[in-house]
Amino acid sequence: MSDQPSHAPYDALLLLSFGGPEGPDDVVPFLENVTRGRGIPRERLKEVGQHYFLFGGVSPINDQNRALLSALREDFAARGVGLPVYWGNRNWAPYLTDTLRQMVADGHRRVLALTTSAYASYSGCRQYRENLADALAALEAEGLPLPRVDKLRHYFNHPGFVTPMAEATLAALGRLPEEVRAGAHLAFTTHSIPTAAADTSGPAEGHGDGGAYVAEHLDVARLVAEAVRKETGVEDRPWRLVYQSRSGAPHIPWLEPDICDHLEAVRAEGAPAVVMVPIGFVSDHMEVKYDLDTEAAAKAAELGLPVARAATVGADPRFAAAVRELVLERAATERGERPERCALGSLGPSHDLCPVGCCPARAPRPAAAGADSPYA
Ligand SMILES: CC1=C(CCC(=O)O)c2cc3nc(cc4[nH]c(cc5[nH]c(cc1n2)c(C)c5CCC(=O)O)c(CCC(=O)O)c4C)C(CCC(=O)O)=C3C
Ligand SMILES: [Fe+2]
Repeated sequence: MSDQPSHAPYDALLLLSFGGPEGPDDVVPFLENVTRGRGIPRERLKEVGQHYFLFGGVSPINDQNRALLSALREDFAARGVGLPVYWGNRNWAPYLTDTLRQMVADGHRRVLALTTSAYASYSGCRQYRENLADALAALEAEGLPLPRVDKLRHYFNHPGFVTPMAEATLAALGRLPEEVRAGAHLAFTTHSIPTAAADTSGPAEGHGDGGAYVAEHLDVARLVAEAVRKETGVEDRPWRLVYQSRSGAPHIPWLEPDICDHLEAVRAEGAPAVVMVPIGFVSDHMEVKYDLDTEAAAKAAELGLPVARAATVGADPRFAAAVRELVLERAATERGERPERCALGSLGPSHDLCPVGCCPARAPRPAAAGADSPYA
């Protein structure tokens, strides 16, 4: 028997994220990177630039990724998993292509990628796979040896993601005035996307109303609502999945209702308070700090509606441990073993390899780490 490490055949983990500006001079070039070719109205861009300037031109996402990197390295070291962890982004330094080039220079040829998006969708999955294909094409053009890159399965229903989120929801409830806690509604939020993108999210056989994107979020919302019911004993607490951060032109349908409209509606129905639970996000980045903590909080204040916002998983050690489990699970699968595939809820563990037709792009482009990858 060979004594191969449990992470074989992988030799490195890549944390693949969105990226964000680190100072005022970065804001406009960052937004140009994000929106290149995506047809976002100029007015919206100006407005979003203001969100970043309000925070000194610094997105919280980079420090959050640094914290997650540290948590992953600590967890791996404590468990004897000798897999180095790298970090690269889609839209800002450290850029994915530079990171992948460094990984190749360091001798890595079999890379597993963890994205900071837990769910299926074009923006949260295939677009990262397109970024990987672009980076591989750049290395190929430089005559470098190409690593094989795989992507970890979606982790929205892993207990290491759901349990901290449920705990954070209870903590947020605890921050509301005592007299409104029992009656407080839960508003689970995620990024709005065009309904056409939602309907085609996930594998082709699941396409239809809301697709995998909405189904996956509803499963997590149900799990968290159920955990809160068990802990608080409140049987009929109203909850709903709502959306935030819409950015497209008004004539294109995006997922609704928006969190601010939802706050208004439940206020009118007599809700005494709302806990906003950003299940769609992995860290308290700008979409959370501005769109919820600033904009939606101001809306709630105007309505005289007490609100609290639950923390995202961030660098929670349970999330880092979940990533380790998922890495070891995938490694075992790649070695031909049949590891246990942990998942809560009704959907079961997500696929390891995105099939052809999964989360299609409007304009087809090469995407790596899926069944339709032009790379090995
Ligand atoms: C599903 C989804 C996630 C969750 C999954 C994931 O995390 O990947 C996400 C995350 C994020 N989105 C972010 C920022 C932005 N997203 C934009 C635009 C868009 N997002 C979309 C979707 C998503 N976005 C879509 C369909 C667009 C329209 C244009 C397009 O089709 O591409 C724009 C352009 C301006 C605007 O808002 O209009 C910005 C600045 C940041 C960084 C925050 C920070 O700096 O802390 C993060 C983590
Ligand atoms: Fe976004």
